[in-house]
Amino acid sequence: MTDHSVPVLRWTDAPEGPAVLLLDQTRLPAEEAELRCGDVPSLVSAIRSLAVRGAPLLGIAGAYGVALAAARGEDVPKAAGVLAGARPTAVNLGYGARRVEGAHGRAVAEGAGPEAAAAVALAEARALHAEDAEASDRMAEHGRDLLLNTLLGDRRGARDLRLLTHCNTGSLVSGGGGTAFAVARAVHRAERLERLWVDETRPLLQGARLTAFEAERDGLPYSVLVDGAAGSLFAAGRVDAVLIGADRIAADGSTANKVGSFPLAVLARHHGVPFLVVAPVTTIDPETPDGAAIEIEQRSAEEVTANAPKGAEAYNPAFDVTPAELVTAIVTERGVVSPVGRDGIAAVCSAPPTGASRSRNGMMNS
Ligand SMILES: CSC[C@H]1O[C@H](OP(=O)(O)O)[C@H](O)[C@@H]1O
Repeated sequence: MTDHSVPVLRWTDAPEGPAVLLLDQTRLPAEEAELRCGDVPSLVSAIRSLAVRGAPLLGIAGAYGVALAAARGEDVPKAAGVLAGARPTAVNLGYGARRVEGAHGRAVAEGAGPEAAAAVALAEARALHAEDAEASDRMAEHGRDLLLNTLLGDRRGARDLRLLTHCNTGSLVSGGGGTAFAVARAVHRAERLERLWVDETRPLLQGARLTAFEAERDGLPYSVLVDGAAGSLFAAGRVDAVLIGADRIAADGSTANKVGSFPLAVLARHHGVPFLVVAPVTTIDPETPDGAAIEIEQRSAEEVTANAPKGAEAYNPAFDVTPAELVTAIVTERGVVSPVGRDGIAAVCSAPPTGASRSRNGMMNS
């Protein structure tokens, strides 16, 4: 896993008071700068500016944000609501905030005083952080084995794999090694990665800036490409599988992820290439029935029009939705969902936390 000189996210009780400390991802790869968020408003600002980003890490940030409000003796339910609403698409953010709010509320209901309840909140945030790190390792194993033993096993002994990824899904989005990028890293460590194609991922360049940063530091063979170049790689037969993360997976398996993911799914289906979504179960939202129900964050025109005439208008959705029928498999820490549909999603949500066995719905340990 990428060892950052500055931790991706950590809690401090430093003399000047409790705070969430973040590796500021808007300044990577040029600078590894630490951002101190000593209150909820500053953490919300960091979330909205993508100084901290990526669904699983947003869940962890939301969790610590509620713990911060508790430590400061503030209104915890109000803080949880503000944090959960900071960005609408990644379900993890609200999950993390509400989970810690619930732990804090139960402690108070049981008679805990403010300090004791704040300690419970912090412990719950730390537990979520640790669970996500463990989930990263399991997803990496399941995804690697799915690629090498199942999907592309007939290529055993043949050439190594050419994997394409979009946006950034490594340790910068996680309490551990990440999601989709962690699978690519595991394939590399199995000495089976020929090339990681890295979509630059406009407009904020999470691929060119952040995935390239992680691939460089982890020693993966990678090439950055403009998003529009992916089609020609598929047409030339130079992509063996697509690996992407997720921000919200609906009950029917529809998946919201960084804008540009849906076109990749169409390209993959047209060219008969496996399209894998890699995400922890905390990214699945059974309360969202289908892709149409997923709120897509619309971001500022300025992110797109930096090189356009002053005043140019823009269409800047941060995410798009890939329908379940275009997803080959969803790789979670509890196992692999395939075929992707309501039954498989329900099965993985009810599966034991690790070591899930094959289910009647096709879920399998890859
Ligand atoms: C595995 S979560 C990473 C996920 O988050 C990214 O969005 P953003 O950079 O706007 O937080 C993108 O959707 C990635 O796939």
